[in-house]
Amino acid sequence: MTEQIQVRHFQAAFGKKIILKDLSFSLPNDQLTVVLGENGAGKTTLIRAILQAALTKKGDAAIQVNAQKIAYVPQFRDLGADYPLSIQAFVSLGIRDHGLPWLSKKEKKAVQDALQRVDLTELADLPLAKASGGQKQRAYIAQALAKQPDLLILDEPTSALDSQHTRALVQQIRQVQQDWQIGVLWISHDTTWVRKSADNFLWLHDQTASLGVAKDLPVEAESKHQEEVKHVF
Ligand SMILES: Nc1ncnc2c1ncn2[C@@H]1O[C@H](COP(=O)(O)OP(=O)(O)OP(=O)(O)O)[C@@H](O)[C@H]1O
Repeated sequence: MTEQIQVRHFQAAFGKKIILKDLSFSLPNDQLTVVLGENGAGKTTLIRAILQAALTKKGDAAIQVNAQKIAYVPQFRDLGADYPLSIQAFVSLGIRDHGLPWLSKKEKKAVQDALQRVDLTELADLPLAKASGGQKQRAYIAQALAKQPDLLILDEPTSALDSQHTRALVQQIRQVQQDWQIGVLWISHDTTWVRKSADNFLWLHDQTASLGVAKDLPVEAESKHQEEVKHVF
């Protein structure tokens, strides 16, 4: 186990508004860490800074990322009813980065493996535009998995899913993470599965971050979302 992400005295502000102050933590390269925090706590701001540091190599000097291949799945977006590609072709786009219009045998296998890992093999030929919200979300994740990353960053991948599909996705991602021994950073508002299925939590609150073992997630860090829903109804 080595450190994959190191953050030392990181600070983020928009104008005079300080979002995160003097953040320091490190994350290993083979564990699943859930990033928690209320709306506006700075989760996306932190992930963006980590991605910038990793991809441009000129990001914030306070952040070091030690990963060869990073895959990032942003919050759910609908590509629209006119999107022309099948799920399989869309997933293939994730790795067609060598400029050639075809895939090698190895790349084809990576695409099939990615589809199978999120249970989309039978829907491979379905136009992405015709897929349900949950199927689209899994296609986005399959596209990221096809890259076979050593760091996978997911921004609220379960926001469009009911609890049964959330549980299934958690299991699928956990399986990939353990099979490949990769680092996963998972932003989530749903904390119901964290104690059982994650390694660590990174809880952003009061401009700072608390890192801990997932099974010891403090009650205060649990999502208030379900309570809010109860109040509404
Ligand atoms: N470009 C920007 N300019 C000014 N303020 C910003 C900008 N981006 C984010 N903020 C502010 O920074 C704070 C943190 O935003 P961020 O999106 O990182 O929070 P979050 O924890 O991801 O929230 P959510 O759970 O709602 O997605 C918020 O108060 C937000 O309004």
